[in-house]
Amino acid sequence: MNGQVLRMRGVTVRRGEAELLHEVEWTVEEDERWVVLGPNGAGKTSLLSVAAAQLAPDSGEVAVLGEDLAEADTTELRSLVGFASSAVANRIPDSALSLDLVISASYGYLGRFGEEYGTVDLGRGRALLARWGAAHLAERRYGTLSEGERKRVLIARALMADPELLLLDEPAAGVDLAGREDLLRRLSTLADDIDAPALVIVSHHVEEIPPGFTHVLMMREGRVVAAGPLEYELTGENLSEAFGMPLKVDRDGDRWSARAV
Ligand SMILES: Nc1ncnc2c1ncn2[C@@H]1O[C@H](COP(=O)(O)OP(=O)(O)OP(=O)(O)O)[C@@H](O)[C@H]1O
Repeated sequence: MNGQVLRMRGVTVRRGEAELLHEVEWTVEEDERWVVLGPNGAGKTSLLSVAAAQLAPDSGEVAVLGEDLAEADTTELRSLVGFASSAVANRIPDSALSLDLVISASYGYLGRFGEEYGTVDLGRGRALLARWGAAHLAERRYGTLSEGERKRVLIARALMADPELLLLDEPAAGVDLAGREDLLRRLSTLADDIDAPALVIVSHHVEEIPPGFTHVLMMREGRVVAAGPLEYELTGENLSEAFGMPLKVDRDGDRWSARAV
């Protein structure tokens, strides 16, 4: 696999007249932690869906964990990629218990359908919920959880099958300020763990980049505006191009912020 967990070459996705992705070039190495930034409708979720082997491109080449998407057994490949997104969240029944939602990721299900879980699964599921600050939610039904609580359960679920690539679509969206800072600290701890999978998170805000993240990909209208190490590519110029307005980027230690100029 050459240390590459993801490779996209000339990836284009069309829906009718619209191009959701246009000629995307992107490579993710196993030790990299990426943030994908861009405005609403830029194609970030579409990009993540391709990376998760959930969406096949109309043209171009995609290799996920060294497997060519056009030839791979996508069911098997999907089980090796942790994926938390609103597309997953929208399919979850309100009645599903949080712990079952986490553990059932190992079986490729969204919740428990009468399976007996062993002590290893139960222990891992509870440990993951605890790691994401959601131990107290284990017996709660998904439909009763707040937005921030749901995010934590979904991240724990995405990690259950010990993925080699973890994709999180807007993990901090809808989370309050204290919750966001707590979530960033946990993501930062994961980023620093050499045994952690390659990480990709999608965000609208540079303030949500966890310390320890290494790379940024910026998108606008389905195209890649910039991609590479944060310290070189997260510039006011690139961000302004991605969001279509003059923006200034500031760095304070290991955190970033941006505002209009
Ligand atoms: N099936 C479809 N048919 C036509 N257009 C679509 C379809 N699915 C998505 N789009 C469009 O593709 C564009 C990219 O959508 P995508 O969800 O990937 O963007 P995004 O960057 O994740 O946006 P957001 O930040 O708002 O979540 C949007 O303009 C969207 O309206």
